[in-house]
Amino acid sequence: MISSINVNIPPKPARSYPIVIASGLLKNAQEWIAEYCHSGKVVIISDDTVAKMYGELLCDNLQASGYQVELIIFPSGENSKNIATKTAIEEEMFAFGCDRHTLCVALGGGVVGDMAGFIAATYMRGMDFIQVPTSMLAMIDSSVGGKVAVNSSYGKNNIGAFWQPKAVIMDIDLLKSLPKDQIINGFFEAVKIFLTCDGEHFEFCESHLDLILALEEKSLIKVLQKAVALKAMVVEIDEEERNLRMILNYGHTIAHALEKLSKYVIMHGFAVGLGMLIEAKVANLLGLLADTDFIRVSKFLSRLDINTSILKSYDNQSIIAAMRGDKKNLNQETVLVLLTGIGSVKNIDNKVAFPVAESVIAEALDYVRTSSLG
Ligand SMILES: O=C(O)C(=O)C[C@@H](O)[C@H](O)[C@H](O)COP(=O)(O)O
Repeated sequence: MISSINVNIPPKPARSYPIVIASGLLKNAQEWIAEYCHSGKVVIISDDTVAKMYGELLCDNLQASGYQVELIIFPSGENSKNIATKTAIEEEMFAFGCDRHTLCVALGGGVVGDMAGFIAATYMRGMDFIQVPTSMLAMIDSSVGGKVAVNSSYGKNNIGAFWQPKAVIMDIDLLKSLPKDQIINGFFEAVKIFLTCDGEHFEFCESHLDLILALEEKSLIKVLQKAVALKAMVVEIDEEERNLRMILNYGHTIAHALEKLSKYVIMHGFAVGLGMLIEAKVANLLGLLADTDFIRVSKFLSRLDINTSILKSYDNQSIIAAMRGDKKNLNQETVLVLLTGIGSVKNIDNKVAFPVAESVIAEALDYVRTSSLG
């Protein structure tokens, strides 16, 4: 089964693109590449873990179809996602003779997609690129929407651009080789979008969790398609995160602070899981989220092995200080997306992030730190 969801980026239809979800897409790359590569030249950017598994397969396949292909590999992990790695990859691209007509293919998880996308956004002032996500997290979230970036010593993703891919090619066969923690890591982003936008699908996740995590095809596709379609809808309304798109950052304000403090040891999805719990508690303390809904959120997240004990390593002051660098903040006030129920957030004319007093954030941190969850 092949499904395709379109991301329509106004006002220029030329920037709209399909998200194709199916089995066997990687081994049949020659069937889709021709539509996007007009120069005959392709640069594949990947990391050393993914390249070992799929790099050669994709290269051989494209070369056999007559393309000139270069595979550029960098060390896997969030700690590689920096400007030095970007520069090193660009040097290799110049040496290979890439020009702005070369097609860039991001083959990998979120780090690869963010890195290759940011290179595509700036190399010779912009080249076309395709996302070929290989992780659950990249499929459910990061390959869609055109946020591309590297980290700086000041925080996560804070040097970047909005640069939409020409297509997102999701080969669901690739998920089968992933360990369970990687599946859960990506699944947190589906939980995020359902918690904020779609209570019915959150309920589906509650009742089908085991099947989803076991990658049972029908449940997996339902979650993947819906998560991606909701994200596409948000991006179509607010591509550059001026208002509504901040909804996609629910749980991320605290997550990014914890990732930075842990030097990126904590996995992104797990940090988002913990961030969602703490940010739900903030909404609960502010009287926006009923106790019953907060308990439902916390019970569900506890089934996903989130680890609250990491909070014991950092005091409130350090976490709150790290949150002050968040990209959403306005006039040095920390803003958060606030749940008002399962599937809804505080929303005033598409404004979805609101200043929260640091004392309330501290209280929520204390509550989760001392809770028995995790
Ligand atoms: O696409 C978005 O918008 C998101 O916020 C999705 C997030 O889940 C994703 O992790 C994103 O990469 C975070 O970007 P950032 O700009 O908040 O660092």
